[in-house]
Amino acid sequence: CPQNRKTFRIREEHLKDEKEELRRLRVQNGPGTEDPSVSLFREYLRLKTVHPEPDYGTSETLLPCPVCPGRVVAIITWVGSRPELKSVVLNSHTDVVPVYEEHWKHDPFAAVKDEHGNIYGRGSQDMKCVTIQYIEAIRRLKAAGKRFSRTIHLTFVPDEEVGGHKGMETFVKHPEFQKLNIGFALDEGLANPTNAYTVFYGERNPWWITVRCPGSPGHGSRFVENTAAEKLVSVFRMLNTNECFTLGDVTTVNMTMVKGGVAYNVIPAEMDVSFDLRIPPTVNLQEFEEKIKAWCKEAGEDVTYDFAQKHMDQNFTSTEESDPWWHAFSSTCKAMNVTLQKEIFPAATDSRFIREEGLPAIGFSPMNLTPILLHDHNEYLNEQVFLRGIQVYERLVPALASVPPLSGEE
Ligand code: MET
Ligand SMILES: [Zn+2]
Ligand SMILES: [Zn+2]
Repeated sequence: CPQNRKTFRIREEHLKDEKEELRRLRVQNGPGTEDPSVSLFREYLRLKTVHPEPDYGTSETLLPCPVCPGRVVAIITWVGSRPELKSVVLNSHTDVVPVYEEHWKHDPFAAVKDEHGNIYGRGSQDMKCVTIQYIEAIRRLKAAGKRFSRTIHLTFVPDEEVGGHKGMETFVKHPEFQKLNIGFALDEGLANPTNAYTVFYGERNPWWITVRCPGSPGHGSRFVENTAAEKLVSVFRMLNTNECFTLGDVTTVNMTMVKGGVAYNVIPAEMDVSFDLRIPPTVNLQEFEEKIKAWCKEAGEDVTYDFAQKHMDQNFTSTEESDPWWHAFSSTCKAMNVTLQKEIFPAATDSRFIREEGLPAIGFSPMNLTPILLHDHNEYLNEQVFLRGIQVYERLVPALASVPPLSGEE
């Protein structure tokens, strides 16, 4: 339709701008040898911290805080000149999601850089880029002899991608977390295809549910009533009301796993179906669970459900100009001519555990001019965008670590 053609044209023009901007950055930074920050980023992409068996081995060389057997949260601290003030945390997770290698243009763990400077790798957007950008920004600030009043902690957390149970969820309850004396945290966000950067001040609540549908078994050739499969279909119909609005504003439901069955000709005694639900902060969670309960009951008296993930906290972080942390963040971006788009994160990050502790957290991955490719095939980040992100942190970190003492801090 004409409307679509118009959108498409805008997108084409937009891509042209994007390419020009990247060309401009390349010219500005000049050709020649690779920036050592980029080399470090590529080295990190080659570490296979990929599920289901992430190799976290190397991170133990940092300062480890044992969270769960086989899992560590590494912390690096830059003590401020007024260490009694609340600290700034730069958080990143060290794990990445699996790949379908056959769909990738390049080996997803080789960190191949193409002729445009695009660096391909699992984690190039989510979120190994951010980890290295934090480190490089801090390294440059230290090398320049800078020091700030507030302490800065870099935290490197495992297992975000599998729900954070052996990562941030446990860590926030650990005495070591309390000792960090956190005032404000930065964590991951998403790429933005335009020249703007997106910031996230809240998240949808992730609920991972498995519905168990028992049913009458029997020979596959017969008319059997009350089967597991018909209950499964009934639950699916009621739950799967996928709506098409901006992701942060609506509940999405996706059926992600189905289990059951042993042979073509045996009607199974049980079938399990799993759903990934993402619920916006505006939804009444108690009422929503009542609905799920009712749908299951309607599908069959013996249909039950379990949660593998059930986040209930609906707090978000202030983005009022009167908030000292947000003011430091947003005024720095303004001074750098960086446009910000404020949104609710459509998926989930470790920020939800930090916010649940009553602490402010902003999701931000400085990747503009970049398509959103997290968890996708051929995830990449352009090296110029990556380098620009370091510069953004070189300004943001000093601003946040210099926020004047808040009431109650002196
Ligand atoms: C719900 S646990 C978080 C895992 C991942 N970041 C996701 O949003 O799917
Ligand atoms: Zn992530
Ligand atoms: Zn992810």
